[in-house]
Amino acid sequence: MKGYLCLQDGTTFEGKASQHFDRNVQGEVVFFTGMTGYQEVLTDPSYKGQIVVFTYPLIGNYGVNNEDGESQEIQVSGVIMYQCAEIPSHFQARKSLGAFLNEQNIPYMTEVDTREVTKAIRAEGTQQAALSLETDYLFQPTKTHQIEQVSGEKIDTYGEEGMHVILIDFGWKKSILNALLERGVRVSVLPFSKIEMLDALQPDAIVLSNGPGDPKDTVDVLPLLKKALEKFPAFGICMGHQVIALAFGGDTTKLTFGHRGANHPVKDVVSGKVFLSSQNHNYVVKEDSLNGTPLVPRFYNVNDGSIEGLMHDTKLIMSAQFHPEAHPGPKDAEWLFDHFLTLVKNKGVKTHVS
Ligand SMILES: NC(=O)CC[C@H](N)C(=O)O
Repeated sequence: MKGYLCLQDGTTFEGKASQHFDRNVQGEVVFFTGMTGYQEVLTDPSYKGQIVVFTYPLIGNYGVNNEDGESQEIQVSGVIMYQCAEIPSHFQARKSLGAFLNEQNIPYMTEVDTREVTKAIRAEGTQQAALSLETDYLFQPTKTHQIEQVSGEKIDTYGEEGMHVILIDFGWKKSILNALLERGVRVSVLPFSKIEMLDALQPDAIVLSNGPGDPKDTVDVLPLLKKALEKFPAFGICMGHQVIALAFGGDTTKLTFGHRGANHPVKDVVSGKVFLSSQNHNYVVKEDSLNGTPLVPRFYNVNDGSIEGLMHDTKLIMSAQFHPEAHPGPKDAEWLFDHFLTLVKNKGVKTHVS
């Protein structure tokens, strides 16, 4: 059966439609350039509602396992691939990628020239798109506030002992929790809508999670968050990084097309070193908006010069636009968790010195 990826600018791409294609899904179309990591991408709540194009031509060859999910379910609305391996081969594989998508009712399309789609997105920018059996899909007004769709309702605590870290949930990835637990801390996940409970929980530090959509959707909680940032050491990751910038009066903007992949080079201006990072974001902090705030850029993207992380000039507050927890992608930046937790333990007040 033929299916279509219809971009809002009128471009259409034909391909082979999967079992559940009749649902006509609409979402923001984005491309991911990593060769592996499809299970993590599909289950990462930051991708909520998006249609993901995998640029690597063969996806699914090691199947889907019980270990690599970043959340309980698939978060994307649709998937575009060139080839989706029908018979996976890996000792941990439990099912094929196609079966995983079908059982959760997620439409996907194969036999698409994903390079061509990617070129169209790069030229025209990230936009709404639809998976449809017809070429004349009628676009619907878009929903906002994806964070509300993925952030939990209750406070859950993990780990038995050690410093108490609150992970503020904008749509957290399991790998961030694991990176913290592996370092011997106790973690409570706090829904972003319950930030007023932070004081009562008396954490040693807070970590602000990743999350989907526009960071400005958090505008209502920014005043409370700013108060918390003035009290507790904080580390923001991706959405968390953007939200820290907004809380201190900085601004964010949307990139023409985002950074999604496993090999984005980032430069640390403190050490002068460049490392590769896992990334997934549309928005960036605007550098000139930081004038007059206490925040200073620490990391830059080597490809486009955009800001990849911040530090506060006096307090123990730091942030990364990339994913130090990796999954998928290189673990080159995992040291940031050690760095942060060591500073918290030693009551470090400055983040300038690594
Ligand atoms: N992974 C994330 O936290 C992404 C943050 C935000 N949704 C963006 O697109 O920039």
